[in-house]
Amino acid sequence: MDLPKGLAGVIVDETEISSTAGGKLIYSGYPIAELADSTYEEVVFLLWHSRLPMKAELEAFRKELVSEMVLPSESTRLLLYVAKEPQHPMSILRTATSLLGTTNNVKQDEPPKILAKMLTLIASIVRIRQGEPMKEPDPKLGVADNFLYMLTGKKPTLEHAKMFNTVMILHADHEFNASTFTARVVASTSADYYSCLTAAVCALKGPLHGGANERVFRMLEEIVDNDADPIEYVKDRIANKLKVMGFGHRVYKNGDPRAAILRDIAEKLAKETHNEKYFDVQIKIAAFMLEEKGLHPNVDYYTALVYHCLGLERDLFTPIFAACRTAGWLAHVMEQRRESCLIRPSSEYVGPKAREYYKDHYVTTKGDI
Ligand SMILES: CC(=O)SCCNC(=O)CCNC(=O)[C@H](O)C(C)(C)COP(=O)(O)OP(=O)(O)OC[C@H]1O[C@@H](n2cnc3c(N)ncnc32)[C@H](O)[C@@H]1OP(=O)(O)O
Ligand SMILES: O=C([O-])CC(=O)C(=O)O
Repeated sequence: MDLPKGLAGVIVDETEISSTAGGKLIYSGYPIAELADSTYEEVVFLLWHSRLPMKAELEAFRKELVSEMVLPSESTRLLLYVAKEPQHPMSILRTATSLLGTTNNVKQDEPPKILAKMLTLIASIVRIRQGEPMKEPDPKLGVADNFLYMLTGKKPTLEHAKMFNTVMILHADHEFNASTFTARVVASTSADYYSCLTAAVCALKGPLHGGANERVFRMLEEIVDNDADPIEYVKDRIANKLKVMGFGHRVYKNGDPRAAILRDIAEKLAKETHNEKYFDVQIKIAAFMLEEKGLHPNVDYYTALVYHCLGLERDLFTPIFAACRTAGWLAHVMEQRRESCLIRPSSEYVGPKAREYYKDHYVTTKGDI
C-alpha cells in the first residue's frame, strides 16, 4: 500500500483555530500579517474564543494573565533544585511542565493560569541559572513585554517589546504541527492539561521541529567565529546528507509567510545591536538554498537572530518557542476535548506472517538445553 509518510497531506480532523491552506497562515480567519501588529494577549483570546475581545475584555484578560505570572511556592522550590543542574533548559522545561501539574493548587487550573505559569517557568529557569532573583511581573505591561522583562531582567524598550509581541504572535499557533498534534492525541484520551502540554514540549524539543532555532544560531556562530565561507559550509552539510537548519517545511513549499516578517525584524535588530555579520551570512545562505535546493527559510531561521539580538541565550530559543506555542497547544487541547473522540489511527502490518511459535522456539532453544 502506498501510504503518505509522516501523514504528509493527510487531513486528520477539522479545526476552527488556524489554517495554512494555500500557503497562507490565518488564525481564526485573520491573515497573520495583519495580526502581527496586535498584542500577544489579543491573539491568545482570538485563538481560544474564535473572536477578537472587546476593549474591556482584553484589559481584563491581560490583567488576569499578568497577575498569574507567578509560580506556586512548591514549583519554585522544586525548580530551584532541578534548574541548577547543568541540563538543557528544554529538558528542565519538560520536567518542570509535568511538575507544575503535580502541585495541588494548580491541578484544576484553567488555560489562562496555565499559560501564565508556563511563561514564568521559562523565565524562572533563566533567572535561577544566572543566580539572579526572579523579577515580579509589572502589572502595567502586556504579557509579551512582561515575559521579555522577566527573561532578561531589563524593562524592554517600546520598540523591542513590539517586536517581541510580533514574534510571540507568529509562533502562537500552526494548525496540526507535530507538537500540537501530540497534545491533541493526549487530550483525546481525556488526560489533563499538564499531560497534554508535557507531551507537546517533548515533541517540540526535536531538531526537526522547535529545536531547529537553536541550531540555526549554532550554525551562524560556527561560520562567523571561524570566518568560514557560508556557502562552502552549507555545501559541505548537504554533501554529507545533513539538513541545513531553518530551511524547508512540511506545509509551506513556496515560503513561510512568517519568515518575511521575521526577516525584517532580524535586519532592524541586527543593525541596531551590531550583529550585521550574522544577518549577512543568513542572507547569503538563504539565496543559495533557494537557488540550489528550492528551499525557503522557515519560522525558525530569522527568529534565531532576533532572539540573539534581544540578548537571549541560544539554548533558550526553543523554550521561548514553547512559551509562545503554549497558547496554540491549549486552544487545540480545548477543541479536542470538546470533540471527545479518541485519536487512534490504524497501521498496515508488514512484519512476518504465519509463524509457528512452538516450532521456532524448539529450534531457537535446542542448543541451550
Ligand atoms: C517550527 C518548525 O517545526 S519549522 C521546521 C523546523 N525544522 C528545520 O528547520 C529542520 C530542517 N528542515 C527539515 O528537516 C525539513 O525541511 C522538515 C522536517 C521541516 C520538513 O520535512 P518534509 O516535509 O518531510 O520534507 P523532506 O524532509 O521530505 O524534504 C524534501 C527534500 O528536501 C530536502 N530538505 C528538506 N529540508 C532540508 C534542509 N533543511 N536542508 C537540506 N535539505 C532539506 C530533503 O532532504 C528532501 O530531499 P530528497 O527529496 O532529495 O530526499
Ligand atoms: O507546522 C509545522 O510543521 C511546524 C510548525 O510548528 C510551524 O511551522 O510553526
